[in-house]
Amino acid sequence: VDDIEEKERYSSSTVGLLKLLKVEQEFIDSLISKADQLGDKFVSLRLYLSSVGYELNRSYNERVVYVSNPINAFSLLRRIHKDLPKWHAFFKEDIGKGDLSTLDDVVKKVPSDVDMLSAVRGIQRIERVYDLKLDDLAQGVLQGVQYNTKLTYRDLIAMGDSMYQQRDIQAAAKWYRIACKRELENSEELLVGILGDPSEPLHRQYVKSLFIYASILSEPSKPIEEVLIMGENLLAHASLEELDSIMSDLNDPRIDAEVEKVLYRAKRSPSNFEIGCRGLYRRKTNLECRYKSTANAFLRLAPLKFEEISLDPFMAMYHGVLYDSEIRALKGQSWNMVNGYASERNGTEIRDTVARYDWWTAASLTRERINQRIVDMTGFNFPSDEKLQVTNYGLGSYFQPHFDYSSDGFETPDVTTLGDRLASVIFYAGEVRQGGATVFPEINVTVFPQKGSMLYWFNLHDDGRPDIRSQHLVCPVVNGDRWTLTMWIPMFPQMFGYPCKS
Ligand SMILES: O=C(O)CCC(=O)C(=O)O
Ligand SMILES: [Fe+2]
Repeated sequence: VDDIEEKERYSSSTVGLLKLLKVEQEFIDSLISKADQLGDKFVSLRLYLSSVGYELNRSYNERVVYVSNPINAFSLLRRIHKDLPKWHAFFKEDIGKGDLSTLDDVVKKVPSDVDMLSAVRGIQRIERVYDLKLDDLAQGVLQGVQYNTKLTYRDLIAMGDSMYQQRDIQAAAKWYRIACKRELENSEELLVGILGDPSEPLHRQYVKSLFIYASILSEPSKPIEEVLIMGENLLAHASLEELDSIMSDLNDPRIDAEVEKVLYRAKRSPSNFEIGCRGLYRRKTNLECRYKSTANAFLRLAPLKFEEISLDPFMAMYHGVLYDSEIRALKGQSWNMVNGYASERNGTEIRDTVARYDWWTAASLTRERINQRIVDMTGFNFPSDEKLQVTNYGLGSYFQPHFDYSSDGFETPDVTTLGDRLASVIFYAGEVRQGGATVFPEINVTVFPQKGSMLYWFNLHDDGRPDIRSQHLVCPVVNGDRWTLTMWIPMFPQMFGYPCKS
């Protein structure tokens, strides 16, 4: 369990997804360097490059934009997980005479089944929390924004297969149905020979899922494993002709419309936090934005953009307070990140990875400057060599509703000497185009990350009792490179410096 769990999940941070892009790049580079040994297979190298949509010389920013899009991220992970090993085996035959170590090294970095499952769950989470239409998602439309990318035929089938394995037959049938409306993008004989033709297995899976789903609807008390076996048996004996004839029935627009109605009925109503993630809470009207220049000498010299977010409990933002140069330095550091999990360990079950994080412990002038800025902006008292937490999110990464105070189970070794976490300070340090809001469901507050902004709020009442209204979560990132810097402010050092609010 430890081994599986502590391994980096490629999809749970943009750093991980960039590494994945690098794996593909290394594979391509080592193939190109062996091009003279490829002989007849030189054509296949070009076929491979066109099948991955490879573009030479992407800049760092272009790569970040690429992996920030969940469609690209999923496609990337799927094709490296499932297709790259097949290409490797294919090319290896011919390069066999030469040195294979670089190619073999690349294959060792291929994402595991658990990575694949995490990526699927990321897509699933985005779909559910934001109520996206599967057809839109498949076409690269995210919350009404059309991106220049889409899920491929093989991606759609992989989503269906994963749902099937997870016993979510209804979802499997939905994905299979969308795949059945598509065709293989690259149907060159050579390519199909290497990667396999997924069409027949897809049709079998689609018919099987519909049969199983129909059985579940008509006999809900029958154990799912029994129904699955029935489905498997039914399809195991179906001939290609029988399958084709069922498929042509299913392609009839009237029948398809009926199937669609059944698959998509019974819409679930959104939870309050989902409404928050979608940005649909009613706006508060008694709040103001201003330049803040009165709190202390620092602000008098350099007024900052200040925005009230909530008056009770108090919550506010400063804008433009983390500079691009600092963000570049932050993202450029080689963090030794570890997994953050969405839940406590429960046997051997694979836990959702929330994001990747590390503690910024090494002394640095940048860190000191940022800490001093927090002191100046908030009036809290803490030493400027305090460590900060750096967090990076990935494909559909999120953080479940929680409290920052220690009675919620957080490890805070300092709590006896410094007191509980009175306040939390978050700097948004990445470009998040869609999703990834910080939501406070108890008070219906949604804060969308804006690069360079800082948000802070109180977790405790004046007398130190936990304030349950501080409950918060991070919504799944839809499209973005979400980085944050976090500082938790301990209570006791504020005792004499921080005025009580009442
Ligand atoms: O990144 C955010 O918006 C909040 C993160 C958070 O809640 C935490 O780290 O405790
Ligand atoms: Fe938190």
